[in-house]
Amino acid sequence: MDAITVEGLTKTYGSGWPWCPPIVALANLSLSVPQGEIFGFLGPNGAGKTTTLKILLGLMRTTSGKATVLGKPAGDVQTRAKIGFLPEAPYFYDYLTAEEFLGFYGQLAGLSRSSIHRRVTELIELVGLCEARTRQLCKFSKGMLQRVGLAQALIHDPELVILDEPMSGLDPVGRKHVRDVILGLRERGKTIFFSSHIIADVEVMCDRVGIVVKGRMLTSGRIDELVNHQNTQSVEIGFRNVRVDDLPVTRERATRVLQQRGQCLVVLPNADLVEETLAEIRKQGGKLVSVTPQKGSLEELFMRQAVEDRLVVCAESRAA
Ligand SMILES: Nc1ncnc2c1ncn2[C@@H]1O[C@H](COP(=O)(O)OP(=O)(O)OP(=O)(O)O)[C@@H](O)[C@H]1O
Repeated sequence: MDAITVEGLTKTYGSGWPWCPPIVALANLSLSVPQGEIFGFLGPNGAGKTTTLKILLGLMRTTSGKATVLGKPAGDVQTRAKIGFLPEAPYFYDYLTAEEFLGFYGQLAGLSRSSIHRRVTELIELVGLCEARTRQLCKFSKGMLQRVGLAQALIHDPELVILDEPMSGLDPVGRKHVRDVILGLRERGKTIFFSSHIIADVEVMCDRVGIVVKGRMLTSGRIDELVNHQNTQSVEIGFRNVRVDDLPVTRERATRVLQQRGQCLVVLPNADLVEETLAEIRKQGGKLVSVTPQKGSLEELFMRQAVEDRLVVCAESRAA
């Protein structure tokens, strides 16, 4: 069963000026998140990630389209109790200590006194704040606040955890810690939906990813499938005794060229181009050193999608 389904979601905001058109934050966006998986919602600034999260939480209405969370329409009150949420910029009560802050959220979630005590202790340990549990939040660093925010989202042991930029403000050690917490949640059968523009975090943690740009979902699916699909084509060829400037066809086709210490490396976007390229290298007296299929990355996919999207937008605006 899917924990989240979104179908044809569109959201427009008023521009604030009668003579300006509305701002389209989401345009016919669809996605699904299977239960028990980690889904990374990846996109640049202003792509529509926070807007989507707010709609899923019932904090905002859609202009059109449908969103279902844990089998109920987004915003359903009983379902809301099964969701934990870390906002992008959470509000912290400066003069509460970490344990008072978490206890307060435990009360809001309707937990009993004994469960609050147990959960606060467990979570403070989980996010690595044992030494600071009785310190006021105004004395916390940004990274420590981010961790206490994550603990707050988990206080009622939710089925679904929605996190808006959970790694923001964390140093590499803090990021690894939060990553481990998220992976631990999946091991316990929880579903995690998080937004980010940090590709490396998404790549190491997520089962699935959705890439959103300007409110449109450019691609979504299992990371290994998306990355492998694009990788089948890319090949790196190494050679010496000839410069790439003397190989006009190869130079034109290469997506990357590197010349160093008498050796030249070119990356071809498509394995079908290898034979012709090898022929051109040999014809010019070049000596082949290596032919290596490229292992691509989510970053390459993301950049490719973003570039393709920009080309489509340019073509559309030229046609208009
Ligand atoms: N309250 C609002 N009123 C008008 N426009 C808004 C409002 N909130 C968001 N927008 C616009 O909607 C678009 C999507 O914004 P959103 O905050 O969802 O993006 P995001 O992907 O979360 O960005 P970021 O990574 O920078 O947080 C942007 O163009 C933004 O300017």
